[in-house]
Amino acid sequence: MAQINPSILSADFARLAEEAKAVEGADWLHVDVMDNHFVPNLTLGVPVVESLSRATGTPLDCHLMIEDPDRWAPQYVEAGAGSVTFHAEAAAAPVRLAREIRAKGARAAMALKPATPVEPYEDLLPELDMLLVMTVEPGFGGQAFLDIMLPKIRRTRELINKHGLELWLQVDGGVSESTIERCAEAGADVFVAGSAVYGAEDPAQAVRTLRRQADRTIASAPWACNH
Ligand SMILES: O=C(CO)[C@H](O)[C@H](O)COP(=O)(O)O
Repeated sequence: MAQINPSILSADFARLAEEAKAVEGADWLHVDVMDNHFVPNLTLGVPVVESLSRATGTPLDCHLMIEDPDRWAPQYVEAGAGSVTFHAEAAAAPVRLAREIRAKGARAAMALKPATPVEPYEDLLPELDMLLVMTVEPGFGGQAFLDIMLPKIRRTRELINKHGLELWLQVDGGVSESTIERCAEAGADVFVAGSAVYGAEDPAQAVRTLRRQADRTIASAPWACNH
């Protein structure tokens, strides 16, 4: 089954609680944390995640686009995040960090920027609950989907299946009605969508449409025969 995670980067930050309610029925709410160092943009931090976790019943999927995630990631678990994603390019000790996130009770995920290959991380995959393949350069919503990431999604899916892992494969950036099927066909099963959801007239309907498209594709995808 596909999971659709609306990204609040495209929501109205002055009305975050209402914007979270507008997508009830989504699997997770994707929270983009940016520090203006790891990426050239600044969004929100631990206090906002704490408030948001009280304001919505939808679990929070926090994507940390920050330096020094080894220090900060555990605080996002304590703030109420159900899943915490750190970047491979930023983590000093990714295995220790993933274990710490899990020990604190959240799902541990690692993200790869477009130029970061997955192969060097093959042995780490069992330590993770999800791998995020970025399909834009992180930092901003509303960018065009990078088709050149499709082979990396395929290779990641092959590694997951080769090792028989229960690892979710997330894609983030430019995911929309016109790109989600290509991502699902290549092997993704968790889809972050910002502008395609919050830019739609009916965000909850946009989530349902994306999920239907992805589910249909996954049902006939060769990679998913044992999924
Ligand atoms: O991580 C992100 C940007 O770094 C966002 O989650 C992503 O860009 C979502 O926005 P959109 O679906 O509009 O591309």
